[in-house]
Amino acid sequence: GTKWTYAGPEGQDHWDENYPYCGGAFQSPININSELMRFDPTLRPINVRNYNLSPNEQLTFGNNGHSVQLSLPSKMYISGLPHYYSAAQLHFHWGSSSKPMGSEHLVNNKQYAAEMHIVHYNSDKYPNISMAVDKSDGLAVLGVLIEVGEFNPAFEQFLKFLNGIKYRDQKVQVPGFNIRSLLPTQLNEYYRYDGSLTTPPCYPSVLWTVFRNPVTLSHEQYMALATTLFSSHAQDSVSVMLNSNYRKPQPMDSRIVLVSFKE
Ligand SMILES: NS(=O)(=O)c1c(F)c(F)c(S(=O)(=O)CCO)c(N[C@H]2CCc3ccccc32)c1F
Ligand SMILES: [Zn+2]
Repeated sequence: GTKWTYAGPEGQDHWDENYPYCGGAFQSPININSELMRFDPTLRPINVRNYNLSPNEQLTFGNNGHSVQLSLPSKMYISGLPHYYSAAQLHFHWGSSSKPMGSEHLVNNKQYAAEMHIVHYNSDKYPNISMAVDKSDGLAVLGVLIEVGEFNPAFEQFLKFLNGIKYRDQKVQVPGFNIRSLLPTQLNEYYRYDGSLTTPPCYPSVLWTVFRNPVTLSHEQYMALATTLFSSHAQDSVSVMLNSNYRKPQPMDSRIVLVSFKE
């Protein structure tokens, strides 16, 4: 598709000019605020399966110009949702070195330093993510809020490769590791709502699960993510930094947020 950015003439306020869904309903992210929450006792803990990948497995870690993404094997899946959803990739959204606030979802107007998304597709109904991405029951994304604090050894297993993918379309192979270690301890406490991709084409195809508890990165780990990457190609005459790659909160309309916990 045509190129889009987070700011400037192709920035998020213009996405709907080329991608009509971006101006439509059921958009993500949102500000998850207490007034619009309802406890739902039927929300089961999220079960992640085959997330413990062997180091013999190589994962592609790449800079796609909008984020850094780690490809994931489809044998990884989540259950406990209305369908089985197989993993496709994980990626991040973050702020800048001067503004360590770049999460997409806000909780009671609090924006976190960064956010990780693990993108899955409904493998009960669709053969791959490309067939699922524009279907209303196509995707389930796990959102993990990230704050600056303790050093996180789990994230270091791929953050240490960032210098190899500084520029757009650069990729490296990283050894598999336990992807579960990137998630918070409690997978039973989360927010749930119907939303969309947070990038063009903004298809309203995502069942969102945002975990209540954030994970941490150290200041140095956050700064590596926020200052290493470019959205431009290595050979481009003008270098454009890749940071503040988060979409602003979108209208809730008549949506409410279900929560799996009481207080
Ligand atoms: N925040 S989010 O979870 O909505 C989300 C992104 F923020 C994001 F950047 C990407 S991307 O593929 O890295 C780049 C633009 O699609 C995807 N990629 C998804 C959407 C389309 C697609 C097709 C194949 C594999 C992954 C994806 C995404 F689902
Ligand atoms: Zn995302």
